[in-house]
Amino acid sequence: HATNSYYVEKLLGEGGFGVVARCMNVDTEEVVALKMFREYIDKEDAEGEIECLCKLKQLDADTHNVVKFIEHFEYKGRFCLIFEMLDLDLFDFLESRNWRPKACG
Ligand SMILES: Nc1ncnc2c1ncn2[C@@H]1O[C@H](COP(=O)(O)OP(=O)(O)OP(=O)(O)O)[C@@H](O)[C@H]1O
Repeated sequence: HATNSYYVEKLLGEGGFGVVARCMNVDTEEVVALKMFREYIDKEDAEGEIECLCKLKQLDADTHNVVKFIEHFEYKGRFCLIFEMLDLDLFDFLESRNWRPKACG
């Protein structure tokens, strides 16, 4: 059940499960990423994904380097997920470093 209203600003990209758009929380003006599942995605698959995200949400996103999952709701029968807005994907990050390896840990 949605507790917040979002204003859709721009389409960011598409993945296997759905489309992702940059949105603004109308009340707080926080900019977030909304992922809307495609119409044909099985309800069980969507619910499985949401269950995993709810488990991951119990970890601290910053120390575990996972994207912050904010909330989920259904809109016109389609599942929607709200995430923090990220500015770079892994491809762009690696490209910006000219594909140089990076020490981790
Ligand atoms: N949190 C985010 N912040 C900014 N952009 C995002 C965010 N999540 C996704 N995107 C953009 O939307 C595109 C599609 O994201 P999505 O998560 O659906 O991709 P995917 O991992 O390929 O898909 P799937 O997990 O459904 O197979 C990404 O390549 C990226 O450009």
